Amino acid sequence: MKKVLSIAGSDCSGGAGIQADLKTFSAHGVYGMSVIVSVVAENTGRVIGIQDISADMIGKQIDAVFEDIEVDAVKVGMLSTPDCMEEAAKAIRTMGCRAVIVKGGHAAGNAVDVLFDGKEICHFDTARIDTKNTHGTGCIFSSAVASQLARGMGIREAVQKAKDYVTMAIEHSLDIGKGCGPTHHFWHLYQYGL
Ligand SMILES: Nc1ncnc2c1ncn2[C@@H]1O[C@H](COP(=O)(O)OP(=O)(O)OP(=O)(O)O)[C@@H](O)[C@H]1O
Ligand SMILES: Cc1ncc(CO)c(N)n1
Repeated sequence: MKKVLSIAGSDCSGGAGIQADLKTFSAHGVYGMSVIVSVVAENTGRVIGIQDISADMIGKQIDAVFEDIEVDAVKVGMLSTPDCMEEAAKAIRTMGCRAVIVKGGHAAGNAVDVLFDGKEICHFDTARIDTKNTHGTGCIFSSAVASQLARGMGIREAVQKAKDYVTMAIEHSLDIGKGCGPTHHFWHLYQYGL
């Protein structure tokens, strides 16, 4: 089984952050792991507080994973301190950034995402789903891309499949909480069984 790590914040309400990433990994049949960089007290309506985990402890979590397990893909989510952001920016540059996706979930009109793979621009265009329940869509989309890359897919196919997955999850989103509710990671599984 491919192994995918999320380095991100914890969303106690379960719709975004580490919780959304692990659900997305599970839905893609990859083995999910998590390094928690901050604990966020949040729900579908508001963020109440953020407590950052120390850089030392973040480093220890990363070492614990990498000294033991071969990691096939890493997804980086919310980084709440400038230090963390700087470290991530440096690491991403050193690794050589080969492709960039710009997401259009908050724009007007269709939900259009744009991929540049270093050679060509590619648009991923779906009708906008009329719902307020889009909590965590960014986390889900990026975790789905990471899962598909870990499974050996090329970047374009990985993004297309991730787009299909997040669109499905939004289509069947859950009316949980009083604000912007979460999406349905496992609709296919619950519909059609194992
Ligand atoms: N209402 C919608 N209908 C269809 N697709 C959507 C909708 N909202 C977001 N998406 C899609 O969800 C994915 C995530 O994009 P989005 O722009 O929401 O990311 P984000 O801003 O990082 O998310 P977040 O708000 O969780 O931080 C993209 O593929 C986007 O096109
Ligand atoms: C922990 C966390 N990460 C990311 C997001 C963005 O959806 C969120 N709301 N919470």
